[in-house]
Amino acid sequence: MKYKELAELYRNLEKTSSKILKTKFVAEFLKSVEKPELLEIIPYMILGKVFPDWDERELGVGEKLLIKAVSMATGIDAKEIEESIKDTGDLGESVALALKKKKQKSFFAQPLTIERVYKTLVKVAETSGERSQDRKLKLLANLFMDASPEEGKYLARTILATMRTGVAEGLLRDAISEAFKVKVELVERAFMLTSDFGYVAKVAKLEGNEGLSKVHIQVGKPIRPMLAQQAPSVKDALLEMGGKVEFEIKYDGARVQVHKDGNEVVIYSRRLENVTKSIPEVVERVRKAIKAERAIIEGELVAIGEEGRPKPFQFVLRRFRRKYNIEEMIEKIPLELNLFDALYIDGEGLIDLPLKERRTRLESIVEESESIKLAQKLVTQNVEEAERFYNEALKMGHEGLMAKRLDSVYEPGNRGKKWLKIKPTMENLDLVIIGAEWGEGRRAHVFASYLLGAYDPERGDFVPVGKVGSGFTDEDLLEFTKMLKPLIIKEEGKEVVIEPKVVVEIAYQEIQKSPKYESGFALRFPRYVSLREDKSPEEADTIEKVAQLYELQERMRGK
Ligand SMILES: Nc1ncnc2c1ncn2[C@@H]1O[C@H](COP(=O)(O)OP(=O)(O)OP(=O)(O)O)[C@@H](O)[C@H]1O
Repeated sequence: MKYKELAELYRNLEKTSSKILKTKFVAEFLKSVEKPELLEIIPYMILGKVFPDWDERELGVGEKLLIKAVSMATGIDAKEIEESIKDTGDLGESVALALKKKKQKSFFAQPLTIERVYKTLVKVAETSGERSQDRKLKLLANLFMDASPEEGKYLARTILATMRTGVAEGLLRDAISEAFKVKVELVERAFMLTSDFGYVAKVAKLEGNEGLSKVHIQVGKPIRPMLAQQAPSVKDALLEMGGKVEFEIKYDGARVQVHKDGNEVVIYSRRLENVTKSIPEVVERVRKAIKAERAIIEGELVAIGEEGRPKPFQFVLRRFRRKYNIEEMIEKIPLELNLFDALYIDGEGLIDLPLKERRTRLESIVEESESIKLAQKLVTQNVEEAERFYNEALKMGHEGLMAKRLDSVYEPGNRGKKWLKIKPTMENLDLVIIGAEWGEGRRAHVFASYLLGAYDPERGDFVPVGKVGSGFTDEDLLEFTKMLKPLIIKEEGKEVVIEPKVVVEIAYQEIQKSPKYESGFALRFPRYVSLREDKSPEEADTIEKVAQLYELQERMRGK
């Protein structure tokens, strides 16, 4: 299939902001794909990616190398292309301009196909070792040599992961449903179970509703994690659930999903990114501790400080980010894994079993040690007993408790009331930076305040809920300015509109009802706490969550 057709789709998507139209364009395109194998990769290409996030492969191509490749393909000096980027403010546009001006015309140009683009990019990702940059350069230059200006523009954006077509997962889900006349709930379910839109699109095309309803979890494909809502207190959680409840310590770390297949162990983060290589000691221990041939289990990875006390979750994220000198980090930031769920064991999917049964199965395959433990639990319906457990958890330095219904099945991707979390403070919000304002005086060269948006899944958009300017060090402000500058969409006076990409954790004194923002809510005294690199913008807190927290705040006040 010609890459030109995909480029046309990108162009159409860029031209409209209407979600309905975008969905229609994507659906029509998916329908036009004849080869089912191609459908496995196209959904990701539409999202502007080469691989799903959970795939460990990365292109490893920066702006510099890309410009070099375009320079090689066009005969135009790299400096000239760099200058042009300063003018257009958009690398994609500049690549298109360069291709238009191309000095050497190649007489043997082969029209680009999607297959060729994909295969070449896979090769680029798999090129490593000596002189790998040179080899990547050649592979890319060959692609650009055969690309039309428009193709080059989108190719460049795909390679640098800067595609802005406004297609998010929800839209893709709807488009698959529309293209193959299958039920949207079944597409959603299959995606929650496998996180693989390529696979889901292929099943939808070949096997329709029936095939989709038979999709199962698979070792090697991460499942969307089940999530929790906050309860005001232990007592409220007991009242909400009725009867006996499983309370577990809420560890303050990073959630991981462990997939074991024989000797092979793959570990995914909360965002379902493959973090296996960054934590080799955990992989080794899991291999020994899990007494099942094949399994998918979940737990919280905690950084351990002095006297075995937990350290804040940012320490675990530092471990995930580290690519070199990992041995040193194993010493510096020791980790402990606290397991709390089993989703699959030796050929049997467990998500439709009640929690109680899943926990028993988990216990039957885990050999506990210093660094691999079962999450501490207490099953009770007694308020005092549960409160004692809660206070002990806090004293030990944990975040609070989780309360889980004993009869609850595992609902991938759902934030319902079957799991509740209880912690002493109103929880912070994870919001997306959607705008910023240049500072004054000493801070004139940095953004001094940031407009925050909550996610609206219906519209696939972000709705403002406040502006934050405190909690940042000078260093933070510099970092954020550097990070956000390439994401500027529009500049008006001192204010800029920012492409929603960066998620931050925000503390606040209270949530107020306010007409100031379209959301109807505004944060009072918001304060920056941390950068949530582990969350994608679609995983930021929703406008519904802000409303729920407002209710929760009012209920906590009523006590
Ligand atoms: N025993 C446990 N059972 C389930 N989750 C736990 C447990 N201990 C710690 N956690 C963590 O708490 C989170 C549950 O809260 P929630 O569903 O709101 O996730 P979240 O959106 O990542 O929020 P948070 O910022 O509170 O971690 C899990 O994602 C997991 O990382």
